[in-house]
Amino acid sequence: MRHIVVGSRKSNLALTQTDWVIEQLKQAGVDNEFEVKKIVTRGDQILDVTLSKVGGKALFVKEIERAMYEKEIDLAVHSMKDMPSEMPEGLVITTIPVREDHRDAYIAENNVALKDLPAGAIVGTSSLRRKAQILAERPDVEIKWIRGNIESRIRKLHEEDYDAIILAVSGLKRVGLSEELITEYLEPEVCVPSVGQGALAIECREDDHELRELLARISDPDTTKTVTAERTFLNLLEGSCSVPIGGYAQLKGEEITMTAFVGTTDGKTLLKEVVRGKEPEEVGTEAAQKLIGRGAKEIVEAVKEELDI
Ligand SMILES: NCc1[nH]cc(CCC(=O)O)c1CC(=O)O
Repeated sequence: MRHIVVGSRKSNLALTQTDWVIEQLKQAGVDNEFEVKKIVTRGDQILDVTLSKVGGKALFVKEIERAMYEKEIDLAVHSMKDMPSEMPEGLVITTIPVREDHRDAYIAENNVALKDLPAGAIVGTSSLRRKAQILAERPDVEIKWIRGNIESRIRKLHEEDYDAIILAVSGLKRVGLSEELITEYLEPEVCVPSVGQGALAIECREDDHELRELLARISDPDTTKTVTAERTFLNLLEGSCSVPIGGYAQLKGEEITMTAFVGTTDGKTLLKEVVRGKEPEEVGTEAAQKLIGRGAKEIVEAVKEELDI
C-alpha cells in the first residue's frame, strides 16, 4: 500500500493541523502509512518585517509547493486563509475538511472588555483587516504590529506593552490553548473574519487521482460551499495581497448567507454587504459586485499604494 508523505511547516499550529488531518483520514478508514516531513518556509524565517511588504501569504506556501512538484511530498495541509486565491499550475486544493470556529478572539490583560479599554490602549495585531475593524469600534486605541506564532503573541501580551491582542479562535484552540484566555469572541457583525478563517485546505498534485480519492473521504460539503463563496469574492476583489478585506459565509439548510467587507486601514470607511443565495460562486460574485459598485476597488488600490505593494 502506498506510503504517503505529508509536508508541513514546523510551527506548532501547522504540525497540529497536519496531525489532525491524518487522524481524520485514519478515522475515515484510510489505513495507508503517513510520514510527516517538516519544511522551513521563507515566511517562517522572516519574522521582523510587515508580512504584507515581503510578499504576503504566498511566502508560506511556495517552498511547500516546490516540494510537491519534486514529489518530495504528496500533500500539504494549509490554513485556508493563508492560501492565495489562484492556485499554481498542476496543484489543487483537493479537499476542504470541516471548519473550526471562524471568529476572531479579543484577548486582553485582566480581561478588560474592548469597550472599556482606556483611550490610547495598545492593541496588537499584524492584520490590516483586524486593525480596520477594531479602529472602527474604538478609534481612540492604538494598533501596534505583533508578529510570531500564537504562543509567542500570548507571551508578548503579558511581557510587552500590549493591553490586548486579536487572534483567530481556531488557531488558539488548535495549538491547545484554553478558550478561557479569550476575553471576547468577535462575531462577524463586529469583525468580519478572514476569508477561509478556521478552515483547512488540503493541497496535492492535480493528477494524483489515487490520493485525491482517499482525501475526498474527509471533505465537508458545507465548509466547501461556504469557503467557495468566500474565495470567489476574494478572487474578484484583490487576488493575494494583504488588504483590509474579509468574508464569512454560513449555511442554513440550502441557503448561504455571506457577509463581505472591505475597509480602509484607519477604520474610517467600512463597506459591508450581506448576500444570500444557493450557489457559492453566485453569492461570492454578487458580494464582490455590490462592494465594487460602492468603491471597493478604489479602496483596495489606495491601500496597496499606501503599503507600497
Ligand atoms: N495568519 C496566521 C494564521 N494563519 C492561520 C491562523 C489560524 C486561523 C485559521 O485557522 O484560520 C493564523 C493565526 C491567526 O490568525 O491568529
